[in-house]
Amino acid sequence: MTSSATDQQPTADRDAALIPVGVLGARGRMGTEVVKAVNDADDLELVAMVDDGDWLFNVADAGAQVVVDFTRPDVVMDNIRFCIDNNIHCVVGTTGFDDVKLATIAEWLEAKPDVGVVIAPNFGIGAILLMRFAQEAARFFPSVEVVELHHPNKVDAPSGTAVRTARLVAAARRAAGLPPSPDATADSLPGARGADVEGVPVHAVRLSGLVAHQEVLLGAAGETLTLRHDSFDRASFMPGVLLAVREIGRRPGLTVGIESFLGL
Ligand SMILES: NC(=O)C1=CN([C@@H]2O[C@H](COP(=O)(O)OP(=O)(O)OC[C@H]3O[C@@H](n4cnc5c(N)ncnc54)[C@H](O)[C@@H]3O)[C@@H](O)[C@H]2O)C=CC1
Ligand SMILES: O=C(O)C1=N[C@H](C(=O)O)C[C@H](O)C1
Repeated sequence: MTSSATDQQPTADRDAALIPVGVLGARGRMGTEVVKAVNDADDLELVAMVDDGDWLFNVADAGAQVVVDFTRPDVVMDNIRFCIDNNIHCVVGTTGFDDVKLATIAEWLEAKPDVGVVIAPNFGIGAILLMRFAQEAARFFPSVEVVELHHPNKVDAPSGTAVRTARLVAAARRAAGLPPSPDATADSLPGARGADVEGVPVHAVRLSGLVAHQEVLLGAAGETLTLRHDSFDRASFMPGVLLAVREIGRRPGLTVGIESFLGL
């Protein structure tokens, strides 16, 4: 693979109105799909494809205005730092962000007030709506649990989406003054009750055949509500990714999630 798409595409042929885009993690499951989506978009131009072992400088040398990052939680902060330093907007799908990392990025951006960074745990429109619906429903149900189900090659657990969903639900419960979900478990094998994210149990399934799926289970006396979203194909993330690529130049600073880009 060449690390710069401009190697194959003479500069003279490029239209100045196109947004030049670089993809980090270009050989990965998501990166491959993003490369296709950018190539298929009339208003975008793929100028750099970077994967592990390639020079990150390629995205700057190729003139990328926006970088899309689907790499790994352990390398994404270095990538974002590089892009901010080089005045390149970032659309980040890579997971693993906590409040400390987000605060660090916001601090870096103070020196570059024109640069935009969006960190989105999930670009799927259905997944974003599921998070919103779960947040809305949370205050009406004493019990809530999150179950995420993914392909077995996923490196992190629980998923970034599940962690964000649990945090949003927990915040809604706190705002409504709800006590912790009832749970009389006195004896369990380690892990049986899932991870505790701000009081919300989060369970992670890894299963061949799956792509990315999530359920939020809500319970009250005599009834349950199950909210479920399924990404059967990584194409499901592309409308959200492309929207973010087109918007980020107009959104300086740090944005978490693409909800505001969707008018939510
Ligand atoms: N926000 C969203 O909607 C979605 C987020 N994700 C997240 O995106 C990330 C990537 O997921 P996948 O594509 O499934 O993983 P993957 O393992 O298939 O791809 C990651 C790619 O990044 C490359 N890479 C590693 N270090 C690099 C570096 N320093 N510079 C450039 N490239 C580097 C790897 O060689 C690999 O090709 C994960 O954190 C995953 O959770 C995945 C799907 C949707
Ligand atoms: O690794 C994945 O596949 C996915 N990662 C994201 C996450 O951790 O939430 C988004 C989606 O669930 C797919």
